Amino acid sequence: MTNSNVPRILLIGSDGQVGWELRRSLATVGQVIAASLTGQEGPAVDLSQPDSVHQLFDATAPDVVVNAAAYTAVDRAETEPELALAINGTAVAIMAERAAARGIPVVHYSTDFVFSGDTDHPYREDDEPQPLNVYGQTKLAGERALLDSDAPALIFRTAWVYGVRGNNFLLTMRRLFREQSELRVVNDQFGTPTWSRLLAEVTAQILYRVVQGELDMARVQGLYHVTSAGATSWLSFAEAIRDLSDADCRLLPIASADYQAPARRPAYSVLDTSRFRTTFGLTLPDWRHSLALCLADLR
Ligand SMILES: NC(=O)C1=CN([C@@H]2O[C@H](COP(=O)(O)OP(=O)(O)OC[C@H]3O[C@@H](n4cnc5c(N)ncnc54)[C@H](OP(=O)(O)O)[C@@H]3O)[C@@H](O)[C@H]2O)C=CC1
Ligand SMILES: Cc1cn([C@H]2C[C@H](O)[C@@H](COP(=O)(O)OP(=O)(O)O[C@H]3O[C@@H](C)C(=O)[C@@H](O)[C@H]3O)O2)c(=O)[nH]c1=O
Repeated sequence: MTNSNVPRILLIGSDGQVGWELRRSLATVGQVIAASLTGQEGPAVDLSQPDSVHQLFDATAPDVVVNAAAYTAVDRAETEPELALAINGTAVAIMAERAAARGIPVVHYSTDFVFSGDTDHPYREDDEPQPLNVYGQTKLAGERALLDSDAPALIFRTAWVYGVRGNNFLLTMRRLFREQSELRVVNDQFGTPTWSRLLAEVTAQILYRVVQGELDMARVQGLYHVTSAGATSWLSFAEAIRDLSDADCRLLPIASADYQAPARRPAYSVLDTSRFRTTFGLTLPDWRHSLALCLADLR
């Protein structure tokens, strides 16, 4: 740690929907160095370039790393697998190597899309991943790079993230409700919508305890499922967004096969969060509760 004992937190991907929330939440934990592709609020980094990742670590000498950057365009990844792997896999392996060399904690996020969805009960951390698409495969590579390294890492697998900015289902639906009187939405994929602010806040609470020495990384490091509570389909999520937004749009159920997206998606990717809740003693609210708070924030 630095002389002032204020930890230097390297936040990678500070312009993304989770990263943007983390910028504020992590300010209570230490000095946030906000690195992004554009370099608008701090250092610039291009995770597709290994040299750029090394230079970022050389230039910032962090005490803690939080990686909220990723290649998240699920459909586009099918035609850009090398780029997706460079960002979601190779760059994370470099972060793992650099964090291991400094012995500093890393927080990283992964996805429910590492699972095939061929089940009817919430996935646990030790269930076998079997991604159906390139995005899921590359995110799994990133998880494994960290878990196979000596870096003290917390990997938070989350799902269906939405928030007040960025590319997400909630903002897409609100735009489409204004533009169209009728929408078709898949009703055969089940998961748990999770507010980006909830993720940022639980991350900050946990890191605060780590830097204060209340939580021992050697004891808690590993993989955790972190989503809101409950489960829904994209159609029911869209209905909840519509009803809480006082929008007027007819929503029609369709099968995934009729949506014709380039990437396959899991039919059921609800995550069992009990390991997270018992380890950290944190409660995760029902998805509808968080949705109402997020929509209130948007108003
Ligand atoms: N969104 C979701 O539904 C879910 C996300 N996750 C995971 O949560 C984490 C945060 O996701 P989320 O905030 O939603 O993602 P976003 O897509 O909102 O943000 C990702 C950020 O990464 C940046 N980025 C992309 N490519 C590069 C690059 N080559 N170099 C540097 N930065 C880059 C993007 O920059 P730019 O915008 O300028 O391209 C963007 O700011 C990720 O690990 C993601 O896999 C897990 C489950 C669900
Ligand atoms: C816009 C739209 C989408 N859909 C469907 C397509 C898809 O199956 C589902 C969600 O679409 P999206 O493209 O918003 O989301 P998608 O890319 O599937 O979201 C995923 O993103 C990655 C990053 C993750 O890690 C996952 O947890 C998950 O959140 O809704 C409709 O049925 N009708 C529509 O009008």
